[in-house]
Amino acid sequence: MSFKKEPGYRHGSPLRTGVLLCNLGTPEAPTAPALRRYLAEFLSDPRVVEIPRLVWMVILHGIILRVRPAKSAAKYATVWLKEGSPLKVWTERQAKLLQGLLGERGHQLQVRHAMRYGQPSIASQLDAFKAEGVTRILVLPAYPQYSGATTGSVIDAVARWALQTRHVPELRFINRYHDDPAHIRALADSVRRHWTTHGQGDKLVMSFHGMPERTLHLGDPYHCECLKTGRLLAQALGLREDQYLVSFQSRFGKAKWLEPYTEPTLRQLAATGLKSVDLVCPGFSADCLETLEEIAQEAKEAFETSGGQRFSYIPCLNDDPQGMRALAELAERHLQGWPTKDMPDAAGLQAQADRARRLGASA
Ligand SMILES: C=CC1=C(C)c2cc3[nH]c(cc4nc(cc5[nH]c(cc1n2)c(C)c5CCC(=O)O)C(CCC(=O)O)=C4C)c(C)c3C=C
Ligand SMILES: [Fe+2]
Ligand SMILES: [Fe+2]
Repeated sequence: MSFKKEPGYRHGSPLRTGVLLCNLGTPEAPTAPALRRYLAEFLSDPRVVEIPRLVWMVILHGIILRVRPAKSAAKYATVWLKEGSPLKVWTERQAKLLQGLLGERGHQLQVRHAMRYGQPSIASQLDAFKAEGVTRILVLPAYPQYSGATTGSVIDAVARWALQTRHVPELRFINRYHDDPAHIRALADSVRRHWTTHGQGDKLVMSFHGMPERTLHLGDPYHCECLKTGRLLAQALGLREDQYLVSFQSRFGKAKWLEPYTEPTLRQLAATGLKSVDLVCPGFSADCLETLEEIAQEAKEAFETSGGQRFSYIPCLNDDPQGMRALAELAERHLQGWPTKDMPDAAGLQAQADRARRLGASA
């Protein structure tokens, strides 16, 4: 086993703290080659597709990576922004805002963002932290609900990096915030604001990304955490049981995924006479292909061509100030015990380092 080259150890180096905001990752461009690279990395993760490796590699490389990249690229092209993929744009912005909010609260630390698939990779950002002398890292996966495929996979990437690192920083992980009261309040207020501007529909559909149903039976808490977020959000909004429902989108492949599926549910609601729905995606911390294309375009069309009259998509929290404050408070709670406040300034640190060097030399 060989380790990465380590910056030389220096006595009295200050103990710096970093926060790593991680999201899924997104292609570099809305083109078939960029999608092929992205999907090859994403779909090769055994946390994401849990079928025997050899069989899956044949299907992935023989069929999926030949067909899906072009189709997905066309979908990305419909939501692409001047600055790039929406997921990238929002994640970068969230990291900057988090840096500012934690700074305002007196924390002296560095916030970076990373993508589990694509760039900037988790390993490259952890390397950057080390180069800056960071010795304590709080990892914040931007997934409110834990699932092995998402949060678990971020932990894998950090662990893989740690395996190659001689001097491993102190590490902490935020595994979930699906029932965090400030997060639920931020979601509820964003829904209320939407209703004030656009009017309230007959039903609120809360659509979460799906997972293969078998992962629920194998012990993944994701399904339960989605239902809890849904229940808490409905309570915060004062909704009766018949005024909301939780559904699951983005099914991939032929296996049974968590039900009810979002699009067939919307068609059924429309067919049985429901005229207007609002749809929110509380499992996504930022708008992305799955919300902007699959929901705000495709699901809307499905509802409206099945007899529905009004489909209103409620954006994700993105850079919502209340949502960002909830994230900053969450990070702050998990930073407890790490001295990020009242740290000595540069001159003080130099004096500390000089003292430690003198002591080291006389020892
Ligand atoms: C193949 C199985 C997949 C599992 C399991 C899965 C779980 C999962 N994904 C998210 C969040 C996102 N997924 C996104 C895109 C996306 N997801 C899959 C497949 C699985 N996801 C694919 C193939 C894609 C790519 C797009 C496509 O070709 O359809 C995104 C959007 C990324 C973007 O660039 O905008 C997000 C976010 C969660 C939360 C989750 C399990 C809980
Ligand atoms: Fe996904
Ligand atoms: Fe999708």
